[in-house]
Amino acid sequence: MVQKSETIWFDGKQVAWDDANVHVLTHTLHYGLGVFEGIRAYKCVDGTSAVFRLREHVERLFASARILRMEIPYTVDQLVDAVVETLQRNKLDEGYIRPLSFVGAGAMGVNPGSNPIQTIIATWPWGAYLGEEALEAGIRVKTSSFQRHHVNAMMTKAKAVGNYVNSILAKTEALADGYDEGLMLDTAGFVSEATGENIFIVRGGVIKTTPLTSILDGITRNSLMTLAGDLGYTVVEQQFTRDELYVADEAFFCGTAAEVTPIREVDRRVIGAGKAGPVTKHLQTEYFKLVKGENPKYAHWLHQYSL
Ligand SMILES: Cc1[nH+]cc(COP(=O)(O)O)c(CN[C@@H](CCC(=O)O)C(=O)O)c1O
Repeated sequence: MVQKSETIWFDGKQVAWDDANVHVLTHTLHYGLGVFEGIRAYKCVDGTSAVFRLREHVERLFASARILRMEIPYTVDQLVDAVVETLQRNKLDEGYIRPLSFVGAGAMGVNPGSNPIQTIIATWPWGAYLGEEALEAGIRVKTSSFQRHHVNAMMTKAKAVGNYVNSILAKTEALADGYDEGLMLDTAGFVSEATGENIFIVRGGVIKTTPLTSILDGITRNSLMTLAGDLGYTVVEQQFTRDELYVADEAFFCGTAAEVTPIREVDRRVIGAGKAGPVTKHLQTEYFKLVKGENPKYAHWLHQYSL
């Protein structure tokens, strides 16, 4: 159960958590046209807090809306300020932030027409997405029987509400089969991404990740590619297959919620030594340092605030 905060930003106002409700004929509830973000705020070593790459996340929300032809009636700056205001109002010096823009109630039928575009920003404490020990020991993954969306069926660069039915099918199948996460292949059979994460593999010292085809353009993926390059690693964006993953020295998922989660096994093949490898640990350690303001090289990624 999500841990409640005091208020939720709702169309420009701070509304009590339990009063932040919508009508059951809200269009998005029926037809899935909506866009959202997942963002994290971290306590920093200097005693302040920082939202990680806040502007990039809000810009992606607007990019998702553009893809889906939704007009969010705010500016990027207004929503950036609203996120900080909501964290401060809820006295969260760290936590998870969920902006969502959705099509409100009005006309029914597939055409969203002139139904209002509404926006909320919820914030709450959220620890390790796949469990604390997963960050250390790694997780067990199953290749899903569900493919990731065809790039001309669903718009995968949009973090769209309706895209996540595909993720739910893969996630619940993996859990039912005793795994921690499902990995989806694209419609050509190459590795795509997980239900809420991007994927990296390490082979012969080279770090490889899926190109921006059927996947969400992850901000954590982007950050880790920059970080790994700055640390001297060779990073390539290249299609790879499930059996290249099976013989990888290391593999890990990344995402705002998942952060950097090592993969220890895929389809009952142990990956590398069956635990977080040295490159994964190095990137995970450096990632957690930079999101908490310990690496001044990445200060521009931190939107600082105080309670
Ligand atoms: C499908 C998918 N792929 C990749 C990512 C990584 O993107 P980024 O966070 O920008 O690095 C996410 C984020 N998944 C969000 C939602 C998780 C949820 O269960 O809800 C998240 O990590 O916040 C995805 O949902």
